[in-house]
Amino acid sequence: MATGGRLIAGSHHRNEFVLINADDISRIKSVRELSGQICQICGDGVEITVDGELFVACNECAFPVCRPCYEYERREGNKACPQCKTRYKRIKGSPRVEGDEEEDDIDDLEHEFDYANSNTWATQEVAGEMLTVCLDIDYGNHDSASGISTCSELVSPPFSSQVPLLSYPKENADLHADQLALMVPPFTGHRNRIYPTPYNDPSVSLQSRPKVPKKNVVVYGYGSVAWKDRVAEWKKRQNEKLQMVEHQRQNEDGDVGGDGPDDTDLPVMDEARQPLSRKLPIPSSMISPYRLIIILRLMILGFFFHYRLLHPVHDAYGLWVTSVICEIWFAISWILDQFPKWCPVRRETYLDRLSLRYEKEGKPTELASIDIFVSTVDPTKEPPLITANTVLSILAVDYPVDKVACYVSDDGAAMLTFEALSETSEFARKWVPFCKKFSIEPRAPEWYFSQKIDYLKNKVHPAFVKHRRAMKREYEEFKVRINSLVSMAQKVPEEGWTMQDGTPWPGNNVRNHPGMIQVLLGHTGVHDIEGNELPRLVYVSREKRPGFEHHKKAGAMNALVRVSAVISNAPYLLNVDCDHYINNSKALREAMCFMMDPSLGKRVCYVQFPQRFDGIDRHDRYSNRNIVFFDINMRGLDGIQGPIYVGTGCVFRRQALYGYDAPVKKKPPGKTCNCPRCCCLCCGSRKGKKVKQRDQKKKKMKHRESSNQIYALETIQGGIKGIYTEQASKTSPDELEKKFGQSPVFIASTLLENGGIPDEARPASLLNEAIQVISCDYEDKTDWGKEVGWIYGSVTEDILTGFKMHCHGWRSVYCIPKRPAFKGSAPINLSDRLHQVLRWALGSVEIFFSKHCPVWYGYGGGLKWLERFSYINSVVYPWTSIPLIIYCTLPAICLLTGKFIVPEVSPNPIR
Ligand SMILES: O=c1ccn([C@@H]2O[C@H](COP(=O)(O)OP(=O)(O)O[C@H]3O[C@H](CO)[C@@H](O)[C@H](O)[C@H]3O)[C@@H](O)[C@H]2O)c(=O)[nH]1
Ligand SMILES: [Mn+2]
Ligand SMILES: [Zn+2]
Ligand SMILES: [Zn+2]
Repeated sequence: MATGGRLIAGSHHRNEFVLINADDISRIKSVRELSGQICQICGDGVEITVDGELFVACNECAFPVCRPCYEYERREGNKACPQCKTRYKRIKGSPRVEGDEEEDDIDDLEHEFDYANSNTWATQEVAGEMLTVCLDIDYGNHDSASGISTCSELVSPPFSSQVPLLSYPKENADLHADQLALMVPPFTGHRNRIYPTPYNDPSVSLQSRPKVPKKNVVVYGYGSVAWKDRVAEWKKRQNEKLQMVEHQRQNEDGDVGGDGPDDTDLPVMDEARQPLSRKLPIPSSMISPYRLIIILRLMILGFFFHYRLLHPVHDAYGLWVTSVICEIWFAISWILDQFPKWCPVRRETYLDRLSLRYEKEGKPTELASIDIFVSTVDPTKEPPLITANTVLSILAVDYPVDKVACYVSDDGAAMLTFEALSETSEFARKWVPFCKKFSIEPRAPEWYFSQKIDYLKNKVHPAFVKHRRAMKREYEEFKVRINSLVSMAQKVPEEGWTMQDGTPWPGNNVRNHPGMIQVLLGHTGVHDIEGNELPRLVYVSREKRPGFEHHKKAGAMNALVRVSAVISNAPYLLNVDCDHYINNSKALREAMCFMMDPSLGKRVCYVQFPQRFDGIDRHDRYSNRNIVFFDINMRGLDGIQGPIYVGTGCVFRRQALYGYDAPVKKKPPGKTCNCPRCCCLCCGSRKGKKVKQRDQKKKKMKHRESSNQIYALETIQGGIKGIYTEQASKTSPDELEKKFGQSPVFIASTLLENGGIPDEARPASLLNEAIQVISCDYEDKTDWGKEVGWIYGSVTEDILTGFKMHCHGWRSVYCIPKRPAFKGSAPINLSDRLHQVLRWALGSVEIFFSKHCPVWYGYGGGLKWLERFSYINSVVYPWTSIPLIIYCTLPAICLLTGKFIVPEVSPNPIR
């Protein structure tokens, strides 16, 4: 083996490889002479060059940086001096990087090669053959949906005529970090690879390095008194600023308050009893002019129609009728769009109070458990590396590990997804402790490493710098493994995939395969490299059989709801698309500030976070950001009954997904609704009556069902102890079975309001039950998809699902943390975007024609009428295209016929 099983990284300079292994670095150190000056990035000593001079990375300010740090920064970091931000120039003896100017004075052996291609390549020995894999994520197959490219190209080196024999996936067990040699070989193109370079002894290569020419360096930077003073001054200013901000915040809290006593003076115990979130009304100076304009427009609209309707055009009656109908439609859709924006709200969360209340020192945490769902289908369209990043960001989330379980639904039953996930679970053992130790953000490695760090600004600790670099290397190796899995999966063998133990992969037929569940992490004795527990990670692929409708994402989600109920049964669920990673590690805590609030939490069915995207061009040419929707409409809805569910980045209350009504509100005396300052525009004047009717109905139901209640729970297998939900316990076992299907374990789990699994349950039997609940006929003749779980009947299942909950009287909450909670990839090419928009529009049309159409459905329930407006708007908007087309053709018709849609002013009015 040419590389001796050691990691080497370096440039295309054939004989200049820089060692990056920890023990190799220490070996270099023993060779190098140190100057006594300390590198301000990593804390190591700065070396003396061969000429006996101090190594100086920046000729402008001489900020002390050692050679490894300098080379790393030039290669993968900021490429500039951390202090004066001057772009690092190439110093003789250091490898060339992309963007270097051609310098005449440096004679290079490699000048004949083309340096334009600076992709990082990894070579590894697999089954006695050398393999080279591109490491760069931005090369190779460009994935249009996510905007992220993954390189899956496997290049066979020219020195071997045969392509390495890889019987996938057996060999992937051999892909180990310590066998990888990372290097940037000289390339003239992607495939024309130059013979790999033999491993160089570091001491030899260091000694044979060309001498650095003497340069006149003025050392006035670090070490001089002036610099020290500057740092001291800067620190003082920072501290002052911090104090001022703190002070201001406290003052503001006191002033705006109104929701309780001034909390700054209260002792800690009382702080814990304060509300966990606060609603901030938009100041009336901002909202009043806006409302005024709405009213003004409404009046103008009134006058306009008054004129239009009373002045028909007699000689072009058809034209007039058509145009007036179109105009009426536009007016209606404007009203549907405007009025739900009437009273927008903002919200503020108090994570410290949440922690004070539920994470008391010396006691086990009382934060509630959350099951997190990730859905994925086709690994060719949704690259496994993206899914892996999402999963990693979930596993590393800032929440007690035993309270988090991650379920990945693979609707494509792809062995690639499975293999990538097990690779991910292995990498998570290193990644998770790193994230938690250094509190980094975001915790998806791809995006974390793509951001540059400023060594001076955030007072980066030298130990961190080293860990970060080592981690980055680990991640690159992980990427190599994932990318080679991807490339090996390109060509399906004739007999289908085979697993490591020789048995065929059960999912070889995507449309006809059994259910699969594999627990990859958690409660199995697998700990991270520091010995800490990891969250649970479960791979799930539901059963698919021909003749059974699978209901796309909604079906996948419902399968996960059941599996998770059997395995961990957390009272809260979070669902994300596979390309939506957690960008703010505190996102779960943000949601808990609403869900676990003792006073208002009980009525919240979900907390929706806005969808934010990476990699959208500055002008957002395909309108991926949807700013009006996410920053105006949704805030407006939050002031009524809550935002609509958008399909991802949403934390649910499990009970709300089971199709129950919201708990009945305790009303303040003398009021018909619970709005803080009720203008009763949001609740409707007839609401009081409705609520009374509903309550009466409920009372009747209660009476009828009370007799069933007695034996309801006794018959349920196992007889689970716990707190039973009020409504579930009113239902007879037969009804429960009709509603939820025939799994006794699942039904029993639905009765536990606070979730959890009975102690006596054995994991093996639970897994057995879990397989039952993902079988394709489980939902037959049940309420799944009709009343329970994600609702079927539309490709935009999200609108329906949220709508049903609002009809049951629940409220949802819109949460916009300062640091975006989730980030995803949006389609960044026109055809993908058009397909998406078309799909959404068709989904709305499907809902329009279904029984769940918000125009007719759910009267007498808990849906507020302005909320209904918004739902109506979201299902009728595609129809606007018809009057729009007609209205646009009118001018042409007028031109051709010489008639007009308004009566002509009499040519001779005065006689
Ligand atoms: O049979 C299927 C089809 C899709 N999905 C998953 O559903 C999600 C969304 O599908 P995608 O094709 O990416 O649709 P988009 O239009 O990009 O998604 C937006 O619109 C969807 C429909 O409104 C919502 O469900 C999504 O959350 C929202 O991000 C992805 O995670 C898929 O893996 C499945 O699990 N099974
Ligand atoms: Mn998507
Ligand atoms: Zn250094
Ligand atoms: Zn500098």
